Amino acid sequence: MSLKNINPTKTQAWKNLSDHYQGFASFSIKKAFENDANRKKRFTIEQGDLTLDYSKNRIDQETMDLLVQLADEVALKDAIEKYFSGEAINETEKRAVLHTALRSSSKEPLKVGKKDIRPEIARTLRKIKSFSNEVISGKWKGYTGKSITDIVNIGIGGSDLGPDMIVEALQFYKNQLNTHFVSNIDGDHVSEVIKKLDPETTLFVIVSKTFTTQETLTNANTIKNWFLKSASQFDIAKHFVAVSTNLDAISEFGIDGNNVFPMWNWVGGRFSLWSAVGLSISLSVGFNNFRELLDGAEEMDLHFKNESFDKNVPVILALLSIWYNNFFKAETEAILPYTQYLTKLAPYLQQAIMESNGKSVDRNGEVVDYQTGTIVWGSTGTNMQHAFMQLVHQGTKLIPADFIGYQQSLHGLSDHHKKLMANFNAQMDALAFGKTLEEVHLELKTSGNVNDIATLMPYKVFEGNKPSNSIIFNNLTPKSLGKLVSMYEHKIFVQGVIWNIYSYDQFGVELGKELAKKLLNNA
Ligand SMILES: O=P(O)(O)OC[C@H]1O[C@H](O)[C@H](O)[C@@H](O)[C@@H]1O
Repeated sequence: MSLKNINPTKTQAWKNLSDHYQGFASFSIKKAFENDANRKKRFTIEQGDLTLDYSKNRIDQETMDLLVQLADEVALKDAIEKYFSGEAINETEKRAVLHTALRSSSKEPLKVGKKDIRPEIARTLRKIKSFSNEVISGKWKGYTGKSITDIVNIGIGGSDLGPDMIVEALQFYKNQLNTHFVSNIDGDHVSEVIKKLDPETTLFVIVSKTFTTQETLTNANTIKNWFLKSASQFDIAKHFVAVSTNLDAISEFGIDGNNVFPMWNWVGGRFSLWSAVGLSISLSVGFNNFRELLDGAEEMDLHFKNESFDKNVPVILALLSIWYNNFFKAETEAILPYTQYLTKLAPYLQQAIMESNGKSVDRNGEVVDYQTGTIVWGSTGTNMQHAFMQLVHQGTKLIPADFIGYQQSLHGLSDHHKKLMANFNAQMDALAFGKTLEEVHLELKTSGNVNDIATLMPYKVFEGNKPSNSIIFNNLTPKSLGKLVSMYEHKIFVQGVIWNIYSYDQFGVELGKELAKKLLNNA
């Protein structure tokens, strides 16, 4: 059974939203707060250690009711059911989409075709655990009998961005191993990494769902040749492991059968960090932390699956994004974590979001006549305040933003954290409430700057009315990180359902690859 094929713009809710939008030209977030003492509470969802405050958006209760009606009319509930139960909702590739199964603690059989996939997931997790323990404890020895000191993840796209982002984000929980990532076909990338390595103490994890990706195979071969300068073919078994669905290609590469971690076609590359693709995460922070990451993701899965839409964090985020993208014609969204640990969140989400929903043909094979996938970008606070926030505050574009923050800092530097969170809140207030001409006038007058008042006034006005979501967790743990990532995964799903597109293929990346191959062959 496939997803329902409903053009969102033909629904009653869409028509109502279009009418409703007409009245929104004069909507003011500031006035909405003045007129409703309950607004913050009304538009806040608490989900365990997560608080989503979406009150600083250009919405009222009717907006949210109509958006939820839209979700109902496109049969979102039915779609969620199909997503979690393993139906082949990735129809263009005839595959199920079951990254949620990778973190599920359910014992109920879950079938893909005739096969229950739970046992192989559990088996692979056990293998990740025992392998990680051996390497971290130093029991796993390299070809000269030394323990491993460095891990190199060789992969690209989904086989790189997720693990890289998580390892960076969980630095606080990291063990003694140094973790490196090689992805780019640019030989300078691999050369710079190799430079720091000792072949006797380095473990290479080759990650490629297909094991056909040019970048990954080229980098893996370069590294193998470098390794073989000091070691023998026989030693490869102690230094190379692989994660893939393509077992034949792995053995052709010369990797020992025991060093193979399986992956499955029912997991999309950009949603695969929860599988053995996350081996470098488990090696870097230990299996228990990896398990916590999965547990956090599962907590969000269950919330998403079971909560009514009006209190459902991923659903609300997806609907707000549709409101701006399709009605206000906002082109982009900013992802702004207030923690240095999430420096790589934006690039990771760029693949997850833009590769998934950057589609222009609907589930009926027709070219859509409405906007789909948003462009996402971002950086960490407070650095970005000194970089691009000028444009967000005073530029001509409407850029809804997700502010991600934590109640506590991991290192407990409370002075820093107080300042960090003051900025977090100040930015959202400035965006929403701005500064009027009268306020600027008064400010310039009281500062005694009387001569410049007339010339400076227009430049110092902040229009305000700029939307943002505040997403706050208690602190950055593997569990809360799992929850955050899973939240965005489900936002992607909801938007794909509403836009009536297939979110889980990526044919758009193929043409460039083919042309590059042709150019190489003709060179
Ligand atoms: O894991 P691999 O098969 O090597 O694929 C790596 C990446 O390359 C492809 O071109 C896709 O765009 C990505 O979705 C994928 O994650």
